[in-house]
Amino acid sequence: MTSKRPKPLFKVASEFNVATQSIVDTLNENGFDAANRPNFKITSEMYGVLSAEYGDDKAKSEDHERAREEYENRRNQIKSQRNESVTLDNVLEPIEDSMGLEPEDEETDLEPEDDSPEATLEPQEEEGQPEETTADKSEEEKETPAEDEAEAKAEEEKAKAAEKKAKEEEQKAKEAEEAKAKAEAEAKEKEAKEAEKAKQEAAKAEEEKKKKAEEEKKKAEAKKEEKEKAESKSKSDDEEKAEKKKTKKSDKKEDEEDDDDVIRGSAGKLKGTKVLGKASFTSDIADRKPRKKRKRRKDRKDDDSSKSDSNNKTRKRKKKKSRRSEVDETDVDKMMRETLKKMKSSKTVGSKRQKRRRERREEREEELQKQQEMEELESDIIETTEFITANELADLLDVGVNDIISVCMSIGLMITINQRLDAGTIELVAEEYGKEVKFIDAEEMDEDLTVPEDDEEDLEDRAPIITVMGHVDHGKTSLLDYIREEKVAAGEAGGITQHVGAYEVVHSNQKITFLDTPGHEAFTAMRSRGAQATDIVILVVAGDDSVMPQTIEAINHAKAAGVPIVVAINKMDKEGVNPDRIKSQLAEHDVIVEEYGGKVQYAEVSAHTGQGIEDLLEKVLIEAELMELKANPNRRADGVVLEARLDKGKGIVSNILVQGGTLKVGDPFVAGPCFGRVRAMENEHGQRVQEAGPSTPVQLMGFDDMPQAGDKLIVAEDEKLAKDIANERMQIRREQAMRKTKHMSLDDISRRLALGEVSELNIIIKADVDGSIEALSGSLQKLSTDEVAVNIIHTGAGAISESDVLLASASDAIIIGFQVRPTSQARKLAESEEIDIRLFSVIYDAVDEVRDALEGLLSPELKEEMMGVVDVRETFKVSKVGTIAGCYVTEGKVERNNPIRLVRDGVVIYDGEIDALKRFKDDVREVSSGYECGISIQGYNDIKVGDQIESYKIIEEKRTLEDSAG
Ligand SMILES: Nc1nc2c(ncn2[C@@H]2O[C@H](COP(=O)(O)OP(=O)(O)OP(=O)(O)O)[C@@H](O)[C@H]2O)c(=O)[nH]1
Repeated sequence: MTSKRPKPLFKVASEFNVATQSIVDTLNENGFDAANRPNFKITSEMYGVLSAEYGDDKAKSEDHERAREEYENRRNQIKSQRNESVTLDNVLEPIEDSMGLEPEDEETDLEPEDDSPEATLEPQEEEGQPEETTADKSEEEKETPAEDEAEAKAEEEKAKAAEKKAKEEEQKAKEAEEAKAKAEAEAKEKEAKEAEKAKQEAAKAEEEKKKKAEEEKKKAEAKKEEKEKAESKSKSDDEEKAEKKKTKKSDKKEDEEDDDDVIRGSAGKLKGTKVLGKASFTSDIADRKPRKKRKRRKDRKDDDSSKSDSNNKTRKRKKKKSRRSEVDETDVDKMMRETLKKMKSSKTVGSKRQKRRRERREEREEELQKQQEMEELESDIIETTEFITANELADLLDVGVNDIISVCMSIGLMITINQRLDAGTIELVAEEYGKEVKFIDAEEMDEDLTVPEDDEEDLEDRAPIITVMGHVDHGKTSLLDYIREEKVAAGEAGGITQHVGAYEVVHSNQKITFLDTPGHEAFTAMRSRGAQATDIVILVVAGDDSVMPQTIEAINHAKAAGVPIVVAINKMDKEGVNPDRIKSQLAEHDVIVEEYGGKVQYAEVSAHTGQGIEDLLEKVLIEAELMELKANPNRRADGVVLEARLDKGKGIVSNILVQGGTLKVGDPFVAGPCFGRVRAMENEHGQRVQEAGPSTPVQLMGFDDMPQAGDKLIVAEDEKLAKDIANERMQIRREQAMRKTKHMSLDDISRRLALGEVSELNIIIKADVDGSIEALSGSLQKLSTDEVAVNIIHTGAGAISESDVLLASASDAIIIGFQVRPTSQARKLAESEEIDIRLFSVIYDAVDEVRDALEGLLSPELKEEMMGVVDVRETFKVSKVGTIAGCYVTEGKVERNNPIRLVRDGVVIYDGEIDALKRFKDDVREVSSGYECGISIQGYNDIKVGDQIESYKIIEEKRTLEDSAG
């Protein structure tokens, strides 16, 4: 079959079943100028040369291809039989009733497909599965009575006939052919009757079909093989007759359609109908199948080239991935049904009811399939908290806990059923099952207790919440006191001032809420618990002093929280104040006031005289206005615990700042792991209130347990729910506290990476002198790469203080101390907050340690290492096992558990895993060079003599920062 049009190289290579390079070499040797490009055009002359060279190979390849296609046809036919058993029954039953004459139409439609593969099935394949053939006989006998008694008889007799004599079979074929012709003619006359019977039988058959679907498939396959056996025998006995038969059959087929007056057949003849189909296949295959061939080509990759192995493989795959194969099968079945439907509608009228029923079934299946697809999509992501047990993870992944344990073992982790897994492990295991993990906070898991989303139109303006920060003695308390006295106490004469942790002032008819605990301790304590309780920070700097360490800390705290700053230069009543110097010092720390071209507002004030305080409040309000602070007062309330204490008379009393919604007496609530019901509320003047709206501080009674400052309070729908959620949280907190390091530590970074939490390392540097700080921060900053950033969020000379720890806690930073030590309070706080403090005396040590940690941040690089090379010297085909390659290890060693590549003519043609590695008859773990071994490859059988098998290993290499930077 010399082609006239040029063909691309890759096609010709696959036609001749040789490597493209071999083709190119052959062409070049024969005087052509060929290039090894997939689309290089092979002209007809070239093709001629190649045919001469590789003709034999091609013939083999074609045989092989044909055999494969036959197998596919057969398989599809079996599927269609299984799915269309209703139709078949409808057809076959009437045959029994009326001596096999009615259902001719349908038989004619089905048989070519049904039987065609049998006719050409090669002996090779039969040899592949001899055991099944015998086993199937009995199975078939069981099946037939349920399906169709007539067919059972026919099958029995046919089997006997096949065993007795092949020629007899041939004779039957002829007779059956005639019978079929008659049947077709008869079928046209009796269609209505047939349809009625078919309908009755269909119901029965459908039920049976479901039960036996799986069995049928096997049986049908075996049946075919049996037929093939018989057929091949008959062929070998009398090939000429077979040829004649084919010609006859095709002639007859044409006649059948025109000729209604056909001779009636007998039951005996009917049995031969099956054989008739075989005959039709060979004559028709070339003309009738090309379109189907192409259609199925896409499945080719999945199928083994060896037919007998395909059977094994398909079954194997079904067991393993039943879900996926179900979907594939549905597709195939659907296509088959459509084809059959078309065939029928073009040739016969068919039963309308059958059609409708089929349509309905198809619709149902389609719906089911869509549903399955949706489920699959949704189930690709699992949501969980960290530290779930192996058992819980197994439930989430819908697999057995033993599978989880063995996956962990494969990555070198020995775990137990109830062991809690960290984020990295959960992610790894989930990945094995093709799932993504979304880690969520334990408190987020309480779906019943989320703060409701507010609609834009429900939002109303709320008062800004202000914190005053600054260096010691710069006048924070004085300023707060002044404002409080002027704006609160004075305004509410007679009220008993109550400490509620915050108070409201009114300026220009607008409310402002001040948190009355000055300093960043309170500020960061809130923030470290996730409660962003401040909208604006007032940074107090004494005008007669300068920017001091705590001023800088305050700036860093505010920046880390993303809270805008309003600067108040205090003590302006004093002499010798120099606000300009302070402004320029602040500018050095990125706090650039408007006057200097920045955005930060500032006011010159005196807490003693009250000078500039109005101006300061005005500017705070402007800032607040810019922020458009809004809240919805008409929903379940949420807020934050400012502080809590035990009062002798009142029990647990907690100061709460309501942030959204309106808190009412009687509301059940949850705050962190505590819960309760609002028994009573008091405002800052000690007055009982029934409700508190957004930005309102209140003193609340009704807690079951002591909450912590910074715990978020949310009103629940009922007390029971609040109690359940609080208990659950308490448990999770306890469990997590046992294992989880709360904050960033150098050793913990890789785990956090798995959680998707970090791509940068925040560092606070404390050193003995400024020179050391500069040297250290310069060296550490240089470690930043595109993948990992080093952020020096705060530096300072002197001991590591509590506020350093709080800043580290709020910013998830580590603290590096150079020639300094933490104060005892800072050490305690660091212990309770789990802040990583690293102390060094040599700068290089510090740099090395941080570099190591950062390298932990980088994902390990996967490298491939060649382990051994094996030559394939012989191949053996073993039934049920597939192809076993008789090999010789030429280099290194081959290990059973390492992946392999099959290389043919220098081209990798398969990448997979070893199924079995044997020395003589024993399974072995590895074979070294110079030894022979037997290798079978998982899911691949097309191993040829002369192939090479490469054994390799994937190794994870810890990446260095240089790799990442380069
Ligand atoms: N002349 C003058 N003195 C002030 C002013 N504000 C505060 N002071 C004085 O500065 C000193 C410290 O004031 P505080 O308000 O205690 O300062 P602080 O920032 O709260 O101090 P800590 O609470 O220790 O952080 C007190 O003696 C105040 O009287 C002011 O505007 N003018």
